[in-house]
Amino acid sequence: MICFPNAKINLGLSVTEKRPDGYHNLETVFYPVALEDALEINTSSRNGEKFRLTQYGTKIAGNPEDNLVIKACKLLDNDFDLPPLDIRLYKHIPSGAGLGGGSSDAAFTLKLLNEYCRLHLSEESLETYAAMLGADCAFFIRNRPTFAEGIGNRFSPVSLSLKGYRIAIVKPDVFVSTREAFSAIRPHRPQYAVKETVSLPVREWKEKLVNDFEASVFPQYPVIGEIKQELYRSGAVYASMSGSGSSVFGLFDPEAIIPSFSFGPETFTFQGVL
Ligand SMILES: C[C@](O)(CO)[C@H](O)COP(=O)(O)OP(=O)(O)OC[C@H]1O[C@@H](n2ccc(N)nc2=O)[C@H](O)[C@@H]1O
Ligand SMILES: Nc1ncnc2c1ncn2[C@@H]1O[C@H](COP(=O)(O)OP(=O)(O)OP(=O)(O)O)[C@@H](O)[C@H]1O
Repeated sequence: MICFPNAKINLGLSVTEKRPDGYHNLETVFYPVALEDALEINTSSRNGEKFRLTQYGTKIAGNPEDNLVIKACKLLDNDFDLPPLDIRLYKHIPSGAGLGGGSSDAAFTLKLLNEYCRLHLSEESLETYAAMLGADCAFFIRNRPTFAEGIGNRFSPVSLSLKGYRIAIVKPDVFVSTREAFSAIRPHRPQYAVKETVSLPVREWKEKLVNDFEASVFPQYPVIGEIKQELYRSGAVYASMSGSGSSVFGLFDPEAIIPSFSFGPETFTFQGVL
């Protein structure tokens, strides 16, 4: 059985306070984007390790044992004793990009296992499991435009449709650690609340919808800020870094023609329609 875990972008991101547990409270809107990995599971008849993951496509830093796909399998295996599985993951979503690629793989693994192994878990229950794997994993269970607060895991729906808008995503060859990006921020209440700002027309977002990580990440990695400027020069109605970086997205009007960007051979680019 196969599925296609998609990426997300953050529309605005305010880091409002540091919590006693070291995490940060934030406010953001998650929006799904059709930039996808592919994830396949099959029952395995081989002996040895119960879950075998083979990775294709873009490299992921770290040990395969730490892959969130395996963590998701083990989490459900604790409660449901799953059969041995062969898993294939084709990575297309760059990691360390603020696009939630790892979180999406984790959430889609839970959804795929639920269906494949007929576990009959509700969406609420899948969200609870997903939240154990990462702060923003649970978003990918319902995978619809969502206002998130708390550590990024308390959700309410937003009535926002960007249907028809074109999107460009550019990620330079820079890896931003989410943990380090949080530690460089001075939390504060935003001047304009994210939830209210996204209800304004997109062309009014530029001055009001802010990603707090930009202020600390751009000085450290100037290329990310340059990409944002280039997206605006190319006609984006709104451009922003996503999550803690290093990717930047631009939203373009439905009839816009987006030029191809050349930020060097190691730069990842994606263009699609929302
Ligand atoms: C910044 C965002 O990309 C916005 O969408 C996400 O909140 C990040 O979520 P994520 O990648 O799932 O993050 P996790 O893997 O859970 O956390 C990585 C690290 O970031 C820090 N972290 C994360 C989320 C949060 N609300 N406060 C934090 O301080 C913690 O040090 C944590 O150890
Ligand atoms: N299936 C996976 N795909 C990508 N990264 C994974 C995966 N499993 C574990 N990881 C680890 O997660 C980290 C990055 O994950 P991810 O791609 O979700 O980050 P991100 O783009 O910064 O997203 P986010 O918006 O959630 O911060 C890397 O350190 C990587 O080793």
